[in-house]
Amino acid sequence: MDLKPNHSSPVLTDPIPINKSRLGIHSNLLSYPQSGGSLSPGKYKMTPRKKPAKLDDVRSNGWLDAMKSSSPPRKKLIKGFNIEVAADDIDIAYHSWMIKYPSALKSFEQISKHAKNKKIAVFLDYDGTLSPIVDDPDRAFMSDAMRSAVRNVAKYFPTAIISGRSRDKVYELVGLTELFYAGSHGMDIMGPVKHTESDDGHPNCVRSIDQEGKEVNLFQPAREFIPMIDEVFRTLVENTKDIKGAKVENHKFCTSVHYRNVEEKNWPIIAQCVHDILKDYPRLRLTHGRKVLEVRPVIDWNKGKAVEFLLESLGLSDRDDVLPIYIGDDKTDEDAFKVLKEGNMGYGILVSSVPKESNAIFSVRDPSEVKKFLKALVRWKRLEEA
Ligand SMILES: O=P(O)(O)OC[C@H]1O[C@H](O[C@H]2O[C@H](CO)[C@@H](O)[C@H](O)[C@H]2O)[C@H](O)[C@@H](O)[C@@H]1O
Repeated sequence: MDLKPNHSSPVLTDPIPINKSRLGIHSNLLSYPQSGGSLSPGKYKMTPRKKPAKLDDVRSNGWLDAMKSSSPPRKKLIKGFNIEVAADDIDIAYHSWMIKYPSALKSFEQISKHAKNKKIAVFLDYDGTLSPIVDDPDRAFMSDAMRSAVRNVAKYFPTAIISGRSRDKVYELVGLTELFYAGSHGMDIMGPVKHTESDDGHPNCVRSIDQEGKEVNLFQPAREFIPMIDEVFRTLVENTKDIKGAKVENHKFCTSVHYRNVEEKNWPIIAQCVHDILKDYPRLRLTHGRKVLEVRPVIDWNKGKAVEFLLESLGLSDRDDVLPIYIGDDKTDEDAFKVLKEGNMGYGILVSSVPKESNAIFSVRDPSEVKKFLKALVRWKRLEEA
């Protein structure tokens, strides 16, 4: 086996090993033009475009509607004398929604019955799942109680965090060495070393060493995009610098533009900045998160593929005795819910305090219910083993 770090071209051009092909890592999906030359600024742009932006673009293509509906409304927004009626309506809607997405806490007995004699693997999103949503992304800390719940879960079940943030950042926030981490929506996975032939020579998979000095596999299917994302990050920082409240984050394989703290009248400007980038960089695409626009490579890779990849690395794929559980709150978590649902292999649990269509099977209201669920899992396992 010869997995070389700093492989000259991480773009897959050779025939794909069968199992990788099944995971969807096809060369044509990673057909980013091979450079060979130096990575000078602006190198990845298709055509230089002149500002100012045309706001009509984003008004007509539904971006603004998606931006408005991207995070749950809060009850405090309900104004005037109708407040109680409206709040009641929300509760009624929530309770009827829960018929379709029952509480994972109330359904715990059903879940644990199904888990009997099975190996559970736990996958967790970070923001909105382990930490509450806050205005400043740099202050989205998880509580010590949540950290200890996650640590205990990881003692009993293989556990991974799959976040939209960069892997380094999410590791810094969680601070537990007992877990596997996947950053940038699964485009940066530090997973277990699997000593099988299938790892051989995969250009996006390199051996690395984790914080503990343990040998790990680093899988980065969008490696080739790092300089492009960096360039786009710098452009977005520059183009949004005069928009009060805007914040741009570089997650190495994707970049996020936050508008949570931007006045709504300026959202079209934010949207247009991102829209212009996508016109200039046709190999990048947009996904919506909670009051955030995310620009990422056009590759067939997402949190769902990351779950499949990790299950395979853990030796837990294609087995009837494995029950993966994925907990997440965001649109990008839907890819993972879908993989579990379509593969009929485990449970997606949506974290939401408002009704939402989802591919999840169960729901919990907020991170405090996530914590209760994790603790219940550990209690159940301890009793099983007693
Ligand atoms: O996949 P995740 O771990 O859920 O990460 C998704 C995004 O989370 C962060 O943004 C979100 O949380 C912030 C802190 O609560 C909040 O201020 C922001 O409005 C949310 O969108 C993170 O900053 C993003 O980069 C992640 O992509």
